[in-house]
Amino acid sequence: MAISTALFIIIASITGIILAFEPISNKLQPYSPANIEQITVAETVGVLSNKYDEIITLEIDENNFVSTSVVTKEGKSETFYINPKTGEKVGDIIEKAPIFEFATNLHRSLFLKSTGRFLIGFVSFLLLLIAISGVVLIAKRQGGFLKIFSKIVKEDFNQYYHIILGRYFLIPIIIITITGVYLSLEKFSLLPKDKNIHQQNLAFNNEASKLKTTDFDFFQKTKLADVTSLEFPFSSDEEDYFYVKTVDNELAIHQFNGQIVSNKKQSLTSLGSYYSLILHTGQGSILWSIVLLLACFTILFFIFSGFSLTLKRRKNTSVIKNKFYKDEAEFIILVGSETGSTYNFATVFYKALLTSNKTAFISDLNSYTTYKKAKNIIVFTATYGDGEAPVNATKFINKFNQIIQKNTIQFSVIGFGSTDYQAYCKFAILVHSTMQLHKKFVPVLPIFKIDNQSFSAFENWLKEWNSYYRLNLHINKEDLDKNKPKEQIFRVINKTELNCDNTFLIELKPSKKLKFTSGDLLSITPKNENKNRLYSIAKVNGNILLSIKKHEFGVCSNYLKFVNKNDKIVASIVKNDSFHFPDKAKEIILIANGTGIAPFLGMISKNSKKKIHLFWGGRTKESLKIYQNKIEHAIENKSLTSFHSAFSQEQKEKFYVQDLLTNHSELIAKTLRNGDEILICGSLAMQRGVISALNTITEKSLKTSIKKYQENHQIKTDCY
Ligand SMILES: Cc1cc2nc3c(=O)[nH]c(=O)nc-3n(C[C@H](O)[C@H](O)[C@H](O)COP(=O)(O)O)c2cc1C
Repeated sequence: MAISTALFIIIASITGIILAFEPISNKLQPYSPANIEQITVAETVGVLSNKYDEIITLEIDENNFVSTSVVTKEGKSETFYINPKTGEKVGDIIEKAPIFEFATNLHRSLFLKSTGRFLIGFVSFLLLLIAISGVVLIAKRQGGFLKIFSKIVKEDFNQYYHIILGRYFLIPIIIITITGVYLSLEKFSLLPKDKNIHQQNLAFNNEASKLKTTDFDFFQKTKLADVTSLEFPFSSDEEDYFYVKTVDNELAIHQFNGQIVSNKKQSLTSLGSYYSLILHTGQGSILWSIVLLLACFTILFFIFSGFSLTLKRRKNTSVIKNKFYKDEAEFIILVGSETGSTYNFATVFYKALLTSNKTAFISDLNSYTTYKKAKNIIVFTATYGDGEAPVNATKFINKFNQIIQKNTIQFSVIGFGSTDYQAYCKFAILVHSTMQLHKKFVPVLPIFKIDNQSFSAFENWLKEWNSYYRLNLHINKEDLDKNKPKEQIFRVINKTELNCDNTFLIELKPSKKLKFTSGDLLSITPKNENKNRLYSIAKVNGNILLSIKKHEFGVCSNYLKFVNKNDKIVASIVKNDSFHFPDKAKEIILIANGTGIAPFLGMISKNSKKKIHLFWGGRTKESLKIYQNKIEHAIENKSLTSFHSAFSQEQKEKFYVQDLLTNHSELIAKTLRNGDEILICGSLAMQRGVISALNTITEKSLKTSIKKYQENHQIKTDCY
């Protein structure tokens, strides 16, 4: 439906663009030499009667061009534009250019006569519905109709301009579509019939004396601008009248005494037709024609951006296609996942439910909504940052507290996290306690935490869950592995010596073409181990650059320390869309400590247009040594605008990267105020310090908490 409607709308818009030039080119013709606001009908009738043998009609079109049909003194019938002041011919009637003829036909009926007219009319109606639903969506997104014009966060080009243009072109598009529908209804004679008839003028006096046409009271008082046409009497029979048409009236004028004999009000239907035609075609107004032209371009952009947004959303969220609608399912699975592994667990669980003939529905936590038939909700969620929600779960708690469910719902929460973090499964705990506090939600199992994606822990949870529900869902480890990111082979092409603080750089070349970018993660599972370790990737010249800190008992870092040049290692790329280099921002602040600098080295290396400021914290000046070359090179070729470092152990007092920020509060405030972005990568302790320093700056300089910018996705973190 969307695609076929789009095709028709594309045709209508492109032909609309062409047709918008018709009234413009007409209006630019020099056929309006006098001001018809100041000329009376009597004046023009006077000059015409002197010049021509017989006058049949006088017409004034939307361009204010006056034309007449006459019989000349030589006895020829002619129709042409005149100068209404002198009666002189100023040009021939404009003929429709073939391109406009063609475009009009295509626009109106696709060359398919009635069928085409019907299709176009129907599509116009659909477009009207789309426009209206679009406004409702903007209002919903902005938090109410009154906020439609409040600031929009620019996350995505298509989305941003879809909304911006939507605001400005909504009214023209609604006008175009309503008038389009009206004109179609008219063609199919579906509008109410014109029942108005001529009403006798009670003041008409048949005895009044004969006057010259130019002395008629009505003609002397009426300006040409107020008339659309004047028909002259057919014969000298007294019963034949002058017929004067204005936009909303038709008058019969006695041909001898000039009195109004009768008049007929135009019906609402014909007034509607008149204004629909003018508004739909732009006739008579260059300005409105330009608005229509831009509206047609906007519609084309809406189609393009709408489709690409849909495709993008599908790619991002529907890891799996649901078999049932949200309102049909008894079991609802809600997922909070950033790099996808939690989604894997949830997906195999979802499939197992379907296999047991249960109706189930799976979606991310941010899409939480009403579920008409739901009896059970199972939340699978990871924890990120410093005990925070993963990207697709940030809105859940708010939504949960606002949305009212019809049924009482049983729920269980399974948290995915890592005991390497202080805030182990903290977000899952928050979700569980929030749900528990709700009257309509009943916990069926205590919260269950899973460390480092342990499959055996998951099996234990499933056992408990099965026994509560008296079900026998079964899940194989192989099912889970099927969905894991594919393992690839990488060759070590470079490795630096161990730096003073046990850090080193390693460069890997993928064995085949791979899609990845700086900020994605490389998941490495050393041989004979089952616990993986994630490293932030810098993409430099198509290769992967990692910055590694060797921990005394770190399995993975020691494994990497001992690989040699040309060795092969097996690893997989994990997409990390929420930590990519911003497309839109013009100025970007990067903040890192220690090995957290890695993804930034990649981002800087491919930058040519944006201003980038890098803040980095390490222990000593020596710590910087392995990155120094790259940073100097970047400053030289201007891919990096400024570099600021803090060394914690070079002086008596500890000095960290967050302490550097205070000296640059103006730059930071400006960046956030302009809608630009800050990216933070490194240790969680550093993240805490940096966020608190940023908060001090925003509260002081921007009078708001840092939260606002975090919610706007202007601050992105990847800390561990
Ligand atoms: C940058 C980063 C920060 C993390 N922070 C936490 C945390 O604060 N608490 C926790 O329990 N787990 C934390 N984890 C571990 C993840 O929650 C865990 O690996 C989870 O299984 C990932 O699931 P996902 O692939 O679905 O996103 C963190 C992982 C990363 C990469």
